[in-house]
Amino acid sequence: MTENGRMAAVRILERMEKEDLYVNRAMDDHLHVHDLDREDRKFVSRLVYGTVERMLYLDHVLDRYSKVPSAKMKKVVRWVLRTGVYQILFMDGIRDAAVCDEAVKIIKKRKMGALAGYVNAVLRTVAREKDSLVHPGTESLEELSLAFSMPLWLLEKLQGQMGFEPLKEFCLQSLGSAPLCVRPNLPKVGLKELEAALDREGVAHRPGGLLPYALFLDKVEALAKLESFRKGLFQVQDQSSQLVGEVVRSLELGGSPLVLDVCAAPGGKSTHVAGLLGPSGGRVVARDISPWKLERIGENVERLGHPNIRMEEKDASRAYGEDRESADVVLADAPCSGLGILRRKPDIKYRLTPDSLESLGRLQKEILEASGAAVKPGGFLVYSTCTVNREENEDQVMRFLEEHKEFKQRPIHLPFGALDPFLEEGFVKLMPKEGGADGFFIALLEKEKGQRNG
Ligand SMILES: C[S@@+](CC[C@H](N)C(=O)[O-])C[C@H]1O[C@@H](n2cnc3c(N)ncnc32)[C@H](O)[C@@H]1O
Repeated sequence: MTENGRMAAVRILERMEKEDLYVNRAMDDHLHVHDLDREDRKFVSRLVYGTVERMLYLDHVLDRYSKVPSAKMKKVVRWVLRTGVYQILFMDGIRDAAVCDEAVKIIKKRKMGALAGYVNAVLRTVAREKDSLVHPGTESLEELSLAFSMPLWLLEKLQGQMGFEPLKEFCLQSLGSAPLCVRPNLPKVGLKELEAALDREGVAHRPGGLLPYALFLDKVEALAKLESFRKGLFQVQDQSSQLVGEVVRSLELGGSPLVLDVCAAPGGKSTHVAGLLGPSGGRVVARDISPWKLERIGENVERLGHPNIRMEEKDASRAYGEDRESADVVLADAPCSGLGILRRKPDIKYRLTPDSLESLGRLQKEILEASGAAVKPGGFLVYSTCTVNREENEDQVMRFLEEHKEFKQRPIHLPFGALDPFLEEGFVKLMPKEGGADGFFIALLEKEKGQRNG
């Protein structure tokens, strides 16, 4: 592998840390500006995501073999060493000597030649000792923390909610890459036509497994270059998130319903629901608090072509007078800790803190309050998150029901047998699955007819 790829990985990780960017954002920005060839792109992506995913363990190894503790290292040196150790311990088909040589070259290029001997010595020791490196076990929370690079406080919290064995499975399934999942843009195109279009473009695809029309695409390099994408034949959306659209469909809303999606960007669920309703079957109002994220909805709506979606920049935690009891369905796809999508955003686990979880909880509560007020009597509130944290899911919903007697939980029934194992206590609850869907939660609440809220 070329030095270019390794240098690129170090630059992306440095920028992520310096500018406090999500790893996927730092990665996308870099690839937008630097034209890496296909092989380099694959290598850089694996190295960047893998290094972040395993960061706590990599630092543990560094602390064992370096005289300078990882916490005290210069940032760039730490990224060079972390990426080096990741390649030595977790990537096949790369010669350890090449890893050490290339790391030294990067250090020299970054005008830190005085540290070249030190970097070389640490990496060569790791390479020499790697077979005798004791891999952490998975029998205690401390071991899980090292084995899966998960902060201990988070594991303690989750163990209290789900128990040790399910937690271990969750950690295991949260590693690696998540498949690229898409759905046909109904009613513009059906599954068969989409499959035929992908075949013509040479894009390998296979069934997603949970929903009859969800497809996994394999080895797509540049999505935006595909004609089928540009023509709006499909939308990228994980199957777990597609289930929200199916929950809305299961309500069999008659007439011309209004669906209010209060946290809508980039528009995955709004566009799905708009397609399921059809152009003359109802309207979707897609809102978000972030103007630049609203632009993402706009791009998707334009590409997919949904005349029945209107966009609005609004705060979902505020109850607007004009919204009161106006919507047949309110979708509250709340901002959350994202623990169900660690494979896509592995840095989430290091960003979360007990305080940030608490403030997310407050925001979710406010969003539920305002969303509930906007539901018509006899209408529905769909609350969803992409996390597995009970406090943001069941606990939020149960507290809302306790405080709002005009709402009742309505058990979710979907016509797809593959989903039965994920329906628990009437909720949809998915854990992330290797080669499969993201972790996700959906609750469906119904407002009594003729009751007025608050
Ligand atoms: C989980 S994402 C929504 C994903 C979207 N429903 C989809 O399927 O594509 C949560 C969204 O909530 C937005 N958000 C955060 N706080 C908000 C608030 N107070 N009001 C409205 N939107 C908010 C974020 O900008 C983000 O786009």
